[in-house]
Amino acid sequence: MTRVAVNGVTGQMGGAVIEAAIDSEVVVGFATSDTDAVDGVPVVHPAEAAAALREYDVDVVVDFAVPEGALTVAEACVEVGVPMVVGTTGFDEDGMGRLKDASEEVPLLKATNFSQGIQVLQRLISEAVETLKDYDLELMETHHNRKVDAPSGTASSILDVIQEERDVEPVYGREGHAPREDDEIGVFARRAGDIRGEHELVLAGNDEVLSLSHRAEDRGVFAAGALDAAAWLVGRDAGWYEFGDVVDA
Ligand SMILES: NC(=O)C1=CN([C@@H]2O[C@H](COP(=O)(O)OP(=O)(O)OC[C@H]3O[C@@H](n4cnc5c(N)ncnc54)[C@H](OP(=O)(O)O)[C@@H]3O)[C@@H](O)[C@H]2O)C=CC1
Ligand SMILES: O=C(O)C1=N[C@H](C(=O)O)C[C@H](O)C1
Repeated sequence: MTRVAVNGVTGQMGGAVIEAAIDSEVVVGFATSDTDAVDGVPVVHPAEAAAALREYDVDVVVDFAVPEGALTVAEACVEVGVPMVVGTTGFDEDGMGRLKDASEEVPLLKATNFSQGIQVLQRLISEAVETLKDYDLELMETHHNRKVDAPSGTASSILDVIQEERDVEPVYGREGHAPREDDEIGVFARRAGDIRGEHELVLAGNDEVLSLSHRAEDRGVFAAGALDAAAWLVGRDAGWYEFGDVVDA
């Protein structure tokens, strides 16, 4: 069985990964709060991650935490030579650069969304935006009220996909006198209740509206995808990998 360490083990996704681990074993977790164990999994401070990766003979790290915590653990992975799956979102340019540096030393797979449906959605969006060249585009995402980063990592990835096809300028919300420019895309983030994650792209023009959307119904979908990615990553060469590589395998 693949021996997994979970970064952010005390969080919502940390719990979902422990629950989803059937073909793999979560042997240790990292978190900053003063917790000894989660569901029988020992919890270690991220500052001690390198020692724990050795002590628990970890094959791969699965990370759902905060950017600074992910970067601390990525450095430990480099030190010990352990592959890492990064699910945390909200990295700035410097953080992304540090992850890229880590991927030169160990296999590192980063995805803003570990659901297979989002992979397909991104491909459909690419085709729709390429075909419906002059349709207006508006992007919406909705998440639970505890989410701290906005727009979601997935929405940012969808925007990247769109920008590969069309030169659009994101406008994050609108207020007051805000006439729409032809080359803009409105991006909207809603936060409410325990909504797991909804993303929708609307393409409108020529007296018709096309809506492409995805809704995650349980955090288990992300946990299962990340564990699939982890099993796939073990034994690979150092480098930067994406979830599409796993889905297409
Ligand atoms: N890629 C994907 O498919 C998905 C990505 N996500 C992303 O995963 C991340 C976590 O989401 P979620 O579980 O809902 O968030 P939570 O707030 O529930 O959990 C965050 C976890 O990070 C821990 N943490 C805080 N600081 C550090 C640190 N310095 N080092 C290590 N761990 C730390 C917290 O524990 P403590 O305070 O004890 O340290 C907590 O366990 C977010 O960025 C979210 O966007 C979420 C779902 C799917
Ligand atoms: O924080 C979440 O919950 C989620 N975060 C990811 C994101 O920012 O896109 C993925 C998913 O939508 C759930």
